Amino acid sequence: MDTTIDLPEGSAAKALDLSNIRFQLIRLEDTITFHLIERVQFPLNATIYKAGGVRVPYSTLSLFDWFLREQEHLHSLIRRYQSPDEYPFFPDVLQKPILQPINYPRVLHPNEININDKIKDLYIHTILPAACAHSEREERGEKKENFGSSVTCDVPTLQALSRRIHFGKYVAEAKFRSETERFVKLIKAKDVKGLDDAITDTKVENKVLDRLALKAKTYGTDPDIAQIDPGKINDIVIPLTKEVEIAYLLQRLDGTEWDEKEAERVDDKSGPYVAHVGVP
Ligand SMILES: O=C(O)C(=O)C[C@]1(C(=O)O)C=C[C@@H](O)C=C1
Repeated sequence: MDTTIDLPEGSAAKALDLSNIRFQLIRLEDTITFHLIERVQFPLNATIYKAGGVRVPYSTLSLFDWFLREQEHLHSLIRRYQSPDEYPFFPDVLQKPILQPINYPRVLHPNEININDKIKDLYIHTILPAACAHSEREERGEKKENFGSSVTCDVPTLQALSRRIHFGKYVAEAKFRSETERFVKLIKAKDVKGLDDAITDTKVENKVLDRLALKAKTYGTDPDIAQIDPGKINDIVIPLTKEVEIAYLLQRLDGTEWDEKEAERVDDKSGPYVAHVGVP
């Protein structure tokens, strides 16, 4: 009996279609913006991010880390971290799912890239303080704490940020396949600056910024939401996406004896370079 679930045919090709990837990036920007809008109705509550700031029984973690860890533990049971575009912050708590495994198309070169610690740090220390700047006064006692509500909004915001940024791997793979020869040269030379130039598309970056500025303006009638500065978010999100793209490309040839024959086969999307990544 077949014990895995197959995805529809064509899923792998779709996963590497740059316009489809960019559509996903836009959707994730919406998700990030909307979750952040929910979050900024509460004060910054810096204490919930500090270990020992709020006493958590039987744990030395901050309230935020504890909640995120517990949620990953639970979500792993329903297969969340088998999806190759989901990256855990606490990989040590993942459980064997209670649902049947899904046979995901093997799209990416095998890799261990996970910059969640950095994303979490920037979220807590840069994105949140900027987004919640308006509530510092309230935090001095005029408004109740909302510790639980804050972490419930934080977790989906951070997870959407993580997905958006790690999607850089798919962008990089798509670009690698469309200009293989150019990228192989740069990767072999470990030319980080050259790779950065090759993946950068300023027109697309400007569109991302314009879109977010429009969203902020549209929702800006609400004084809470007006606090979210899209430029500030993208100062972090785009550079981190590029960081993932470059890290992915630098290891793209590992484990392969790159020669011309293999360069030809890279175009065959069902070939050996269609490799699985994610939690096995
Ligand atoms: O869409 C791309 O080509 C990407 O590489 C993604 C992205 C982004 O993060 O939005 C990053 C770098 C490019 O300069 C443009 C946009």
